[in-house]
Amino acid sequence: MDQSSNPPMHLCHVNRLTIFVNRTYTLIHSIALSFLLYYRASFFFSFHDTKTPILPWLLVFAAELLLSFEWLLTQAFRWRPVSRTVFPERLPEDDKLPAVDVFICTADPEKEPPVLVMNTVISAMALDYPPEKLHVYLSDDGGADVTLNGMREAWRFAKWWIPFCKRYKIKCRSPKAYFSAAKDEGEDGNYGGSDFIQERQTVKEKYEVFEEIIREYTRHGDTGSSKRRDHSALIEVIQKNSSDDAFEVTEAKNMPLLVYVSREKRPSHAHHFKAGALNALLRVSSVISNSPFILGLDCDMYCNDPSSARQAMCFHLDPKLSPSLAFVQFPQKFHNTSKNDIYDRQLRSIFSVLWQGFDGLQGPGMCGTGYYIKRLSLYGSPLNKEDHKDPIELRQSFGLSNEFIKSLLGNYKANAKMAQIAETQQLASCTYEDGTKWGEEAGFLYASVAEDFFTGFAGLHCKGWDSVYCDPPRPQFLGSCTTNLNDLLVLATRSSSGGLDVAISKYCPLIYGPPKMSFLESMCYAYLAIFPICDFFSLWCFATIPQLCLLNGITLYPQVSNSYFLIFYFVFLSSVSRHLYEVLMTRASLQEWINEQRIWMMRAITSCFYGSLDAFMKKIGMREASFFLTNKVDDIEQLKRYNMGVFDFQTSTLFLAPMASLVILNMASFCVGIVRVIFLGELEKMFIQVFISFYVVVMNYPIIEGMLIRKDSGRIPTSITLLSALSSIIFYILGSIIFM
Ligand SMILES: O=c1ccn([C@@H]2O[C@H](COP(=O)(O)OP(=O)(O)O[C@H]3O[C@H](CO)[C@@H](O)[C@H](O)[C@H]3O)[C@@H](O)[C@H]2O)c(=O)[nH]1
Ligand SMILES: [Mn+2]
Repeated sequence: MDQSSNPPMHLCHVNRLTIFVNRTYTLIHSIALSFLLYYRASFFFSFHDTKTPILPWLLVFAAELLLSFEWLLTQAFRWRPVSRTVFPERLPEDDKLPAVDVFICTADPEKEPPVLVMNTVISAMALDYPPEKLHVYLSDDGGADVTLNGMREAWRFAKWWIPFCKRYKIKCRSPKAYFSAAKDEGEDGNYGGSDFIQERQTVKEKYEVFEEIIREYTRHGDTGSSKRRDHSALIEVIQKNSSDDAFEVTEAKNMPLLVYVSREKRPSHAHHFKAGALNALLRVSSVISNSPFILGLDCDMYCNDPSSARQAMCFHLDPKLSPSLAFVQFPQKFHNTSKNDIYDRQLRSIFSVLWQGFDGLQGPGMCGTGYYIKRLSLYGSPLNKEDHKDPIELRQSFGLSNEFIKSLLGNYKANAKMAQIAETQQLASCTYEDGTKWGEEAGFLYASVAEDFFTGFAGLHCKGWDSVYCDPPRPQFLGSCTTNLNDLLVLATRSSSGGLDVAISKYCPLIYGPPKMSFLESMCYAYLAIFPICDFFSLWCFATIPQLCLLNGITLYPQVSNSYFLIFYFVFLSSVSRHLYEVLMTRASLQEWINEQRIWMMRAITSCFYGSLDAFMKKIGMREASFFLTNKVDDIEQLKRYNMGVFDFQTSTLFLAPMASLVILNMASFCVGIVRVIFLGELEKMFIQVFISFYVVVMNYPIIEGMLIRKDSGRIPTSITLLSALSSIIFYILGSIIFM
């Protein structure tokens, strides 16, 4: 295709003003930071008879150093942010489009309700793409009958749903979301015509029946809790059966292929969580459809717009980009975030700031869901596609299946009938990967529980692949986010641990990355891997050391009249206003800024800490890797609170106690500080320390409210408040003895 004569299928916009603002800010802020660090360091070289003990000084210095380092890494994201526009109408004819396999993963029908999973499956089947080129696979790690039966029902319902969506150009392709949207929510398919109204009613009734059948299976069927870790492989192509008489052969042609895959799992074998499931899907699909592109979706993330495949092809089919392009990433957005998003679940900073910045370098990291990836990229580097064709070598890397090896060699005729043969079952067995490179060099990689992050980094970008980020105005995919504090903290602990798995391995981005990718890209990855350590260490220090010193009458910061005071003042204001600026520039509110600051503190103190601990314990062999599934069933009470903007503190003591203890310590030091200011006239000396306590207390007001004011079941239990008060007293006594 001669690109010069065709209009481009996509455009990349570089906002020069943003780049100028960002780089100027980086320069000015880093000068201020250098002065601040100089002030700290000079303490050790001056011989004035200061009464300040060394240990606390050292600790805040270390915290400031780490936080400055983290800040420096994040500047890579601000270096060259870009945004993109696509023109799917300029794509070649349908018969020239490449085939797409959709991979959806589910693992547990109790935590991931089958109705929700099936809606994702149906929405993927209804993508606007030639149906003979679309193949939808569901990986069921739970091996549950209800999921398999659900798939059969989903296929039956899709016969009604897909033609309806196509005829009336319905945008939201998840039937549940479509039928439950408020009438005034948009014109999605609302043509007002009587045909439309009638057909909509028919399909709605079919949907209700479908949902009822699934619920019935869930109530009475086997949810397979006993089988979750122990079941054999089962692969089934879902198709017409005798009860579907009315279904014409021609109609079948309008339906994409639907395949259920439950890989074999045995307690004696490591199954590597989602990455393991995806690798099994890669192999099984390679003999059934072997599409060159794959859409990866989590089971709770439905297609909110049918055009994502075409949008992604605007990049994948661009001859300039495509040789090295591994994947197109869409943002993770959620249908259930509330306006006052107290748990910062919309991930604004990641998907409105960081990923744009990543995109201006070598491309964004992988997010585990909502990406269109080139199958080949998971098998090796873009450069040596042609070597590696030696079948013996291929068998060593990819295992012994001849069919699979043939699929790698080109001109392979994949076929749905392959689902029934023993070799395909073998591809989904738990021993297939023994002695191969699966999970180490091939497919999705196993070394971290954040398989998406690690595969994007070591498996793709480090091998020379690129990626692009596509964030069109209408969200292409919508997921359901966690709406309570407990799930948020559990999830953040897992992702902290996953990032650190990488940081403390031989793949540490700052060491492993630079020879293979641009330094700025490595900085982005380094930030994502090490921020848990930086955050937890520095925030624990900032929440305790200045306060302990204040309680003991020790000054840690320059006096108001000292010129270095201005430096500290500037650094604080500049960081805070920078954050506020970004929040407002991405059309979020002041409330969002407060929520993000608060959740950042809460996460740092708890999840980042436990996540780091977990990663280190795994490293020294004291713990096994684990993947806590997040719960996709909302508790009504908790959901109500989330929507009202009220924190729900029903979570583990391990999470609550540290947060509550630190807030109590800060309240105490603030009160003592005020007393010192009034009665001892220490405003000059102690201003910054009193201010820090004040800031912590104000930002964490919901915790105080949860301890002292609220009476509902979402409050912090009195026993935990007492425990926390006790531990802050012990901390104060011990701290005073050790540090002062
Ligand atoms: O053994 C497992 C565990 C999980 N999953 C699936 O993995 C997906 C993600 O699990 P979830 O509990 O929803 O985790 P999240 O924290 O929401 O997932 C984020 O983090 C994961 C790990 O980094 C990424 O894979 C996801 O795409 C990303 O959305 C779900 O579809 C699960 O069914 C499996 O298939 N097998
Ligand atoms: Mn999820």
